Parts: sequence; structure tokens; C-alpha cells
Amino acid sequence: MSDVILSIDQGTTSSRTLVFSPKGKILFTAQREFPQIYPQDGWVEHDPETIWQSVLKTLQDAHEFCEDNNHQVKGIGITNQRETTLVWNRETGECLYNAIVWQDRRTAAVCRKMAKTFPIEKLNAKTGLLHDPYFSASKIAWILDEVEGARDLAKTGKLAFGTVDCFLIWRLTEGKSHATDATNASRTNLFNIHTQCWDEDLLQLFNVPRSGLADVKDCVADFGTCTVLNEDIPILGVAGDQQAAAIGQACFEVGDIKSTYGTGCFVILNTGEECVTSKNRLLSTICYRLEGQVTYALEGSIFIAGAAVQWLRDGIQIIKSARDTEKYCRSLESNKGVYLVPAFTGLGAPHWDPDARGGLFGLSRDTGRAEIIRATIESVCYQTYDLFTAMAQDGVDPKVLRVDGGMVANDWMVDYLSGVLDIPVERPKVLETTAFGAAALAAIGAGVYDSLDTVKAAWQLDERFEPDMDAETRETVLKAWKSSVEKVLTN
Ligand SMILES: Nc1ncnc2c1ncn2[C@@H]1O[C@H](COP(=O)(O)OP(=O)(O)O)[C@@H](O)[C@H]1O
Ligand SMILES: O=P(O)(O)OC[C@H](O)CO
Repeated sequence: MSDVILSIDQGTTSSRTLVFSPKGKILFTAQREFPQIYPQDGWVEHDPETIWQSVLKTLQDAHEFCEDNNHQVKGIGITNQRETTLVWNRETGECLYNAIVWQDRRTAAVCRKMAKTFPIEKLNAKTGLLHDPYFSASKIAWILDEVEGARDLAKTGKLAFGTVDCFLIWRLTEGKSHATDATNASRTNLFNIHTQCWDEDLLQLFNVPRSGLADVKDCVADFGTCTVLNEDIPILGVAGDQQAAAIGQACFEVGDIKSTYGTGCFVILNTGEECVTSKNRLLSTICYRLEGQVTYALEGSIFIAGAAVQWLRDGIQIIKSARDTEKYCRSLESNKGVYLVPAFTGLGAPHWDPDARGGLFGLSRDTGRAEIIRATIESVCYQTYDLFTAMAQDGVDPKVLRVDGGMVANDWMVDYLSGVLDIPVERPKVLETTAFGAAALAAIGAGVYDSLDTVKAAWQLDERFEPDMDAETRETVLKAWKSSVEKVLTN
């Protein structure tokens, strides 16, 4: 019998469960996509039961694989789309409302109003975050205020609130554990990242009762026992997906930086024991917490990356598959002056403009499918550049960037990114760094790994992309991008 770890990766567009060997090799993957729900402009929801069933089914498939192949499961790791918020009844286990997704902008006006009474500097000093609908607190408050009877139930202590990790732990342990980890807690706007406690001032500000919140644990901890399979398995590792990716990319030294291109794009820079405050509206967040010791990070969050590719495929239907984007990009010698600002759900860092909406600029009679596709892929690179500019103004000067996520299968995109950033970009052999990060945490919990050093040893380079864009082209495209962004900003 050989030991394995199960890693659940509950992302924005799909749920996956992967089986990892102790050497970090993927032995099996089960994946299920699920629908996005867009009830109104700027609203994004997921059906909680669909999330749960997609996770359960992939977990059952992965477990069956382990049984068939005589693998002994030593533990479960969980990683998840962050900030997405659920509220459920502790007695029935049923959710009161759909999951309100991280991209959802419905609480923009409330957040703007709050910023007037509770200064952003004060909030940032406690949570490292800003007043923006992205984070969980205003989403919890919305459900409590808008769903009939929710506030009254909350007063009786019968409601539980949580991010997706917390909801899954609850369901996997059949209501025995209401727990989350410090990285997920750090995305709620209710958690003080210095004291490592839920913050009373913020609970009052958002009018969220303490009784609904989970226990906050280290990323390696006893999160409870999964009792929904044929055997009981401990849940031993949890981290938000971007932090898990930073772990899977072995970003353990101060200055190590990674960028993940999934639905959105998230750049995380390890700042070590120091919680660095950005002057340019980047977030300070928890990278990981192990044995009570916090490692902090600076984060740049872009809301639309792969989601724009999905828009090309499912929205305006000009590609059949995400993979097609690469051949269209390569078919053009230049972008012909066409720029897309994909502010479909507002703009995240460094602009933080929830009311901005997208724009397509520089159209001419010969603009066609290829130009629009290329502008979409380029926009993801330019948005990353904007984050790097903000980081540079904060005194950070990365020499190399590690990338992962579904989009980086596109070689053209990674090459262009390197050119725009003017630094080498490294892509690892294992692109499932998020799932690997969560598996590594569970492996440490199970005693299969001694420490994070094992991850460092397992990380392998697939390809290093060297910058090859000439200075003039770079200057031209970045100037045009900047002026396109200015046209969509509302603040
Ligand atoms: N070859 C490709 N070129 C461009 N985008 C791609 C490619 N392959 C996948 N994608 C995009 O990557 C995203 C999926 O990445 P993934 O990391 O699985 O996302 P998530 O975890 O957010 O669900 C999708 O939005 C998809 O459109
Ligand atoms: O689904 P992803 O991979 O784009 O990640 C979502 C983020 O965690 C949102 O903060």
C-alpha cells in the first residue's frame, strides 16, 4: 500500500480533486465545471448545492481511484476560491441564499458609504484590505439584511457564515467542524491580520454577529474528519487558492513572487514576517500561518483574466475552445492598435473601481476576430504590468516571476507577459500548483512531509521565457493601454 494525499481545489469555474503521491506527482484528477449565475449587472452567484455536489462527486471519484489502486489516503487538503461567501442554517445545513461570488459588485454603494465613516487607513491597518465589495464582510451583511428572516435567525445563533473552505469543511464533517484557516479569514475584512482574531470594531461596522463565525486555524491543523466517504479521513491542510499557489510555487523567501492566471489573476509577493503596507492600493494579506507563525504577503488582485477568455468562448462565441486563442494571437504581427479593458465586474488593483465597465478601443474596418482575441490576451499582461508598476512604487523590484493557472498553457501569452514586464517568467512543470500547495499542507499535517522544504525540492522548471520585446514597442503599447484604462475609470 502506498501513501497518498487528496487535494480538493474548489475554483471559480470548476471543482477538482487530485490524488498526489508523496513526491508531488499527480496520480489522478477528477474535475467538474459548474455554471455561473448572473442575476443582474455586476452580480455573480454560485448554487451552493452545485458546488457541494461537484466537490463530493470528484472526491468520491478520487477516493475510488485510491481504493482500486491500493493507495492509503493519509489526509485531505482543501483550497478554494477566496472571499466567496455562504450563510447556512446550523441545524438543517441548508444555505439561505446562493454563494455570493468574489467578483460580485452588489455591495459597492454600501462599501463607498462605509468608507466615509470608517477611514480606509483604519480598515487597512487592521485587515490589510480596502473598502470594496470583493471581500466577504459586506456580502454576509447583504444576506443577513436582504434574505427574509436571516437577521432573526442570526440572533438565535442558528446561522453559520463562511468562505467556501469553511462550508466544505462543515459539509465534509457533517456539521461537526466550523473552521477556516488564517489565509481565508484574512480575506473577509473582519479578521485582524496582526492580532489573528475576529475584530470587534469590524464586526460592529458590518453588523455581523460573532456567533456565526468559524474558528480560525493554522494552514496545517486538525480541521475535522471527513465522514462522507467509505472511510474516515482527516482534513489536515487548508489555504485560499492564491496562497496555496504561492506555496505550490515554493515562494518561501522574502521577495519570491508568483502570479496565477485562472478566472482572475492574482500576484502574491512573500514579505516574510513583515506586514508591508502598500502606498499604491495593493493588499497586505496572510501568505500562510504555520505553528502560529505568520508569513505575510503583498497582493495584487485582477478580477478578469481567464474569465475574458470564457467570454470570447461562451459570451460572444468567437472561439470554440480556450486553446484557440494562441493561434489567433500568433496570426497577427501586431495588435493593430486594438485594446480591450476587461472591466466586466469593475477593476481591482490598483484602481479599485467597482463601477468601471469594459471597453474595446482602436477599432477600424479591418478589425476582426483575431484582433479582438489578441487584445483580450494582451489585456491580462497589461493588467499584470499595472500591478508591477504599483509594486515598483512600493519599492519592490522583482527579478523573475513564476506563473501558473489554466491560462499559462498559452505560450504566446507567457512570452508576451515577459516582454511587457521586461523580466524572465518561469512556468513550472506541474501547473496544478494550487492543488499541490494544499496537498503539501495536508502532507505536513500527516507527517508525510517534514516541512515546506519538501515542496521546494519538488518544484521543477518547465520553461523560462526571456523578455524579447523591443523598447519602442513596449512603450507604445503600454501608453495606449494606459489611455484605454483612463477612458473606463469612473473614480
Ligand atoms: N490555452 C489557453 N489559453 C488561454 N486561456 C486558457 C487556456 N486554457 C485555459 N484557459 C483559461 O484558464 C481558465 C481556467 O483556469 P483555472 O486555473 O482552471 O481557473 P479557476 O481555478 O479560476 O477555475 C479559464 O478561464 C480558461 O478560459
Ligand atoms: O478561481 P480563481 O483561481 O481565479 O481564484 C479566485 C480568487 O481566489 C479570488 O480571490
